[in-house]
Amino acid sequence: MSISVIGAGAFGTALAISLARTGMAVSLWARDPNHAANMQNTRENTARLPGVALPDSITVTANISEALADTMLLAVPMQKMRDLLKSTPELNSRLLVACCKGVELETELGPVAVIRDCDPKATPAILTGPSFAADIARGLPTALTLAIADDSLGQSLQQALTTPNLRIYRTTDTIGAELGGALKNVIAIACGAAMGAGLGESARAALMTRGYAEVQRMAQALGARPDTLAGLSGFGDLTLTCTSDQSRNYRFGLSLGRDEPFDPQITVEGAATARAVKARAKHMNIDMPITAAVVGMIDHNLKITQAMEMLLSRPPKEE
Ligand SMILES: NC(=O)C1=CN([C@@H]2O[C@H](COP(=O)(O)OP(=O)(O)OC[C@H]3O[C@@H](n4cnc5c(N)ncnc54)[C@H](OP(=O)(O)O)[C@@H]3O)[C@@H](O)[C@H]2O)C=CC1
Ligand SMILES: O=C(CO)COP(=O)(O)O
Repeated sequence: MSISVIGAGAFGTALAISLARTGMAVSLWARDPNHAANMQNTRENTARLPGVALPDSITVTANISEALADTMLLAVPMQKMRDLLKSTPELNSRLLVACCKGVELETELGPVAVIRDCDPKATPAILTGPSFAADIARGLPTALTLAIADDSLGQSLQQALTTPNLRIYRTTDTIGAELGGALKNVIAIACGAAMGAGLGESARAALMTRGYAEVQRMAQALGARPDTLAGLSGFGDLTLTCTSDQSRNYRFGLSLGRDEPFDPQITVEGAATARAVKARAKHMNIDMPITAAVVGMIDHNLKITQAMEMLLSRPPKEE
């Protein structure tokens, strides 16, 4: 099975490095020809993943026809996925593996549904779970979830993506996998804000746990399986992202809690996703107070201390 990676950001580059270390020839597509040429010549992604050498078996190109393969890993931010699919018809009718985490703002759809919407002939899948690009690129041990509806195709893809340091688990529950990965970013922003404002680790544990309850409510209402949410793509990634300042979502939260500016060029998937999920929860009449508080902090200048007061003053309920 030939595999190429579309999107030369931190995660796409890390996935290409991981696959290439097994000796596989991998094409890595960057939309910007200068960025592609620079990476191809210097053998490093200095902009997004500095300090890790690209193995010789990676070819970086801005020419999509040089990057076509049986399986295409789409590693662009969630809110850019539709642009990518619309502007790159060469990707049509292929096995497309979303490597992003989020919910599209305009449509309230996740990555698998966006692929289906843009390209009904594609076979969509998602690769998600707890992993920082830098860890994968350094060859540190990592485990991810691959979700795809067709389990026999899933088994081949699982084998193809597995490396000595990257263990891939498989599920057919694409809804659970994509929602776990999308929603944990929203909760990580809340946790970062609490820690940034000095509210303490007990407050963070409460936000993580009640945030996980929100993930379960929304995801199960949409058909996700509880065991998927308890796995790498849900609980696993929630734990990583809410506790590590390697996470951009968590760091964005820290800056909200500290009332400090945050570089708008940095990819923070949880911000747009919080807005999309809040809107979807409203349509579906699902209670998601932490998600609503995150939107309040991002869009309405609500302080985390005020958000906490609102959360704590809600009527008592059963856990
Ligand atoms: N970084 C990480 O540790 C991890 C990230 N992820 C997920 O991976 C996804 C991508 O994140 P990450 O790689 O970190 O993001 P980065 O910000 O590092 O890179 C984003 C990349 O997407 C490219 N891009 C943006 N818009 C388009 C477009 N319309 N067409 C083609 N390419 C485009 C950018 O190109 P350009 O440089 O030209 O702007 C850039 O190369 C996110 O959903 C994230 O949640 C998942 C696990 C780990
Ligand atoms: O998804 C990630 C870890 O699994 C990366 O998190 P950030 O996008 O918050 O950096």
